[in-house]
Amino acid sequence: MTTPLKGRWKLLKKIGQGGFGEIYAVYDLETQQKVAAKMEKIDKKKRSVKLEIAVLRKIQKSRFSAKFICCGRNQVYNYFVMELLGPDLSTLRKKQPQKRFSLATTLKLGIQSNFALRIQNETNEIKKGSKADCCIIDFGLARKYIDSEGQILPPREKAGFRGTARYASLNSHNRKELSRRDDLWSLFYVFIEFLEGSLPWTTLKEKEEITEAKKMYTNVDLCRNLPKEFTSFFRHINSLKYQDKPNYKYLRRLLKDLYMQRGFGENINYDWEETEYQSTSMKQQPSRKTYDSAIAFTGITNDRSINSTQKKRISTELQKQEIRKMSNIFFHDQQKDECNNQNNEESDFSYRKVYRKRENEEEKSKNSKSEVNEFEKMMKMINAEENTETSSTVIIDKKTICCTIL
Ligand SMILES: Nc1ncnc2c1ncn2[C@@H]1O[C@H](COP(=O)(O)OP(=O)(O)OP(=O)(O)O)[C@@H](O)[C@H]1O
Repeated sequence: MTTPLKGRWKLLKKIGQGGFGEIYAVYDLETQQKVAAKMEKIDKKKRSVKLEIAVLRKIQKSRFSAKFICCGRNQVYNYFVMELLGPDLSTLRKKQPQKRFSLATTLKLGIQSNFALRIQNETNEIKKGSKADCCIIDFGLARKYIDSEGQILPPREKAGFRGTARYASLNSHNRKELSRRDDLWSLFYVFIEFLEGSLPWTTLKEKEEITEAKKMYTNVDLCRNLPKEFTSFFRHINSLKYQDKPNYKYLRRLLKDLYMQRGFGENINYDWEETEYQSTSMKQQPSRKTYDSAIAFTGITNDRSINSTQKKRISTELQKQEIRKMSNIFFHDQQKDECNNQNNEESDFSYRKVYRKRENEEEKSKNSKSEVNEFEKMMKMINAEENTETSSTVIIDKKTICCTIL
């Protein structure tokens, strides 16, 4: 791959890899500027580059699309050259403390609703105060949903799975035809991930498991730590049928109003542009981890293999960490670590699966009464000792808990 594409675009280094293609930073020998090229092997069974080119060309007028430069084919690749954008939001989020964005950043991005940054400076690096548009990339799975007369195309009986398992809507998991509502489901999941640092199914690998997890989480579960506007967002998209046009105005208004209500103003920086604001705003947002951990904590109380001295030690630790301030308790369990090692990703929810399973087993064994008593006893003990607030009674597999306070 040393020969420049069309004798003009020299491949520098690989900057992205997706299921469909490889993205390279490319040097334009003519303009002496850096651009990007998406390369898809010709022998690839599933092709998407041609479709992407068609979509990208169609939306060139939008300020939020990467500028299309040219397309071509050589012996190995179908490719297209486009504007080089900055880092994608997922990369930026992972660099943030606790791998989450503040509400201000999430809303600011949500109001734009796009996915990779255009950094307007010469070096294409993020610097404080740099102005960034957020552009949509990757149209490999785009599909026409209206005919030439503007009528919604009838849904196919059975469609294939489309998307990235983590963000795909349940309709996609259920092999239903996708429509406008499904993009909003993905956007909704992205919001949760931005704000919480992970989704309940982040560490699950199998599509089927992810499907089950998505079915299991109600809006209350997903939005419990978030402003009520996200529940309204959820309710609206949940009400949409295949052919419905989402009320984009209403959804945007929800985000905008919340943004204004919180006094964020027009000139507030994104999290990656400034650290000061973000660190204070983070403190005010209880994380998903805190909720899950509180649940995990109650699991310990049912665990007869943890003796009262150990339980006392745990509660003293908790006190030390002053986590009561947020009535949240952090736990780190071994299972979670294992998942982290595999994935190097957040795994706040990995153990949910474990205790859900355990919960079912426990239900079956109809042993819950004595466990509740056990739990209550434990809670009384801890409350008496340190006045700790607790919240829930979900059961967790005892083997997965180690009592490291984060
Ligand atoms: N124009 C660009 N400038 C800079 N980076 C880019 C650009 N386009 C894509 N990337 C990077 O490359 C990654 C992969 O690109 P893209 O999502 O288009 O590939 P894909 O093969 O279609 O992936 P997927 O399997 O997610 O559909 C992106 O997440 C992004 O980080």
